[in-house]
Amino acid sequence: MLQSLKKLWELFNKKERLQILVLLIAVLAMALAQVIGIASVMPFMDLVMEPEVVEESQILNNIYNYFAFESVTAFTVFVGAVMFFLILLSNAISTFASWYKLKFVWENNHRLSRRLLKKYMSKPYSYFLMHNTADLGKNVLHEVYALTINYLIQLIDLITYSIVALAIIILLFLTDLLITSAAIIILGSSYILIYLATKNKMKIAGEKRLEANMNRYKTAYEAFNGIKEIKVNSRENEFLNRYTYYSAKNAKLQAWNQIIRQMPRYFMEALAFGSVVLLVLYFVVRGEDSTQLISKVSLFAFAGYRLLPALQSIFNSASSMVFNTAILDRIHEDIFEAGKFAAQKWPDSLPEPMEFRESLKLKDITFSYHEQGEKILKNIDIEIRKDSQIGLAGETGSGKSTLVNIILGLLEADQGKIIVDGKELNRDNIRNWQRNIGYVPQDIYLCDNTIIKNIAFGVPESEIDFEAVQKAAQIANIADFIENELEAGYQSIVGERGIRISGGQKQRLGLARALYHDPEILILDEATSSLDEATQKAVMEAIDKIAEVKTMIIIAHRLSTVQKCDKIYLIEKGKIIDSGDYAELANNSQKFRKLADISSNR
Ligand SMILES: Nc1ncnc2c1ncn2[C@@H]1O[C@H](COP(=O)(O)OP(=O)(O)OP(=O)(O)O)[C@@H](O)[C@H]1O
Repeated sequence: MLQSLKKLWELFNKKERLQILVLLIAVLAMALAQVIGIASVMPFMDLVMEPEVVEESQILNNIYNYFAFESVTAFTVFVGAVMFFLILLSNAISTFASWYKLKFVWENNHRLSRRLLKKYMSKPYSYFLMHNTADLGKNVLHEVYALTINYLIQLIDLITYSIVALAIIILLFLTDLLITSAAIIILGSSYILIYLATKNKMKIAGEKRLEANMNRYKTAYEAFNGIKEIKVNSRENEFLNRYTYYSAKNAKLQAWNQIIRQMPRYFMEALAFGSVVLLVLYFVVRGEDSTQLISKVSLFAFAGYRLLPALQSIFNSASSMVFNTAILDRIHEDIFEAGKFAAQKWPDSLPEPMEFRESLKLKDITFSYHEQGEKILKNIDIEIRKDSQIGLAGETGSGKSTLVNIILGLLEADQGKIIVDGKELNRDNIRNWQRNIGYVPQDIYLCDNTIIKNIAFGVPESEIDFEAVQKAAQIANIADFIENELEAGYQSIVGERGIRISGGQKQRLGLARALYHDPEILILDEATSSLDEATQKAVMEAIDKIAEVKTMIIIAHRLSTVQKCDKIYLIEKGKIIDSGDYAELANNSQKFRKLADISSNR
């Protein structure tokens, strides 16, 4: 538990830690006010039942004389009013403490989920190759909320009610040591026993729930993402069944946790009621007079009315925290992860593009996705002159996309260097280098927004340069379609992941997006592989137009795409096995010819 609390503390910044201290003070004041409210009951009851106590009690006598009351009745009304005021004050302080607590908790929920999203976004690209994005989304949106509600609020409740319980217990000790000790032993030990008996199971159930919830999110996400294939293959049932399994498991574990947390309440209430009855009998047997008896029993009944919920809340909170330790561990790990997946800060403003005048050299690049894993790239040496057009060809799985990801600075080579005009790329200048690159991936992601926002992707609306958008669309051979065939032109909505436009249009929108920033280098990852001849021709025309003024790196299966390249590198199993222009390779390389045959037959 202590280790978990340390982890929780580490999740807060200085300001939040200060807020926690303010909250603790408010909670302490609340506890104190509640105890004073309770303590004021006894003299009031004494006065009502036995007015002579004014003379017997030194304190009451002093107050009576100080304010010079004329009758005991007037004094009783005064004490009653004070008691009522104290209870009002206690509730006012409780209201403030609750308000402050909720404000803190919700602000914290907002800040922590933002911090987690920021952390995830600053993880290296390789992190996203290893982690499920539905799971990451779930952590940001759901688990941080669960951590706030089921761990943080519970911790604050635990502290609050421990203080309340402690203060009430001290008050009761002052009143009657023996009975209080007996009550604490009976109630306290019952709660402790239940807690100890369920603790480990609770922790394991919490871990299982986290996993079930992850699979629940993953399945729902996959069901929507793959809806086309699911429908064509009639696999709806499969996904629904999978979802049902995890969702039911999640629900069952949640219910079990809540039941364990709340059930002892009823048992304890019966126990407490029985204890009050026993208490009355005990006083009767001891032969105490009825006035004292009523006053003491009132105090114990009222204190019990406050103490029992406090003990129940302590148990409830402690159990909830144990159940949700797995979430805390996961979020703490993701925020403070070091090593290969440590977060890397991104700059506050756009970095300046790195100068690119002569050449880009890859020297002895070696890479594998996993430590000790198979080498996906082996000793790659490539030189790309500015304004040249380079093709990367090779069978599927040969390592072309991996190589491009290294050039893009998304993956770090295990060995070797990337040198731009004699300057080696490293973590400090990689973003300046990336500013030179326009990249068209295999699968272009289009957001559910307008054409203009998809071309100027990620640019704040007020900063979008419409002329640059139009120019990029023209070069990408998509301007005609946007301006003449779409009703709202550049303001037309594309639809989630671009499902309202064709594959070829999507490719060209991706091309326009890559060109919007007028980059020095354009990298196309199999830009035309999914297109029919006519669309491919339109895209190729666009590419040829761009190739006249830009450095280009093209990955292609269809070798027609790289026909005009100045140099083509033939890659096989992560190694460059040949290079030359199209004619040279067609003459000299059997493998290239084979690849050319295969690709032209597709
Ligand atoms: N995230 C990953 N984790 C582990 N291995 C990977 C990962 N991504 C790719 N690989 C492996 O690396 C090898 C090269 O893949 P890569 O995508 O670079 O090939 P490619 O030549 O671009 O293929 P294609 O033409 O089909 O896109 C393949 O064997 C692939 O299985």
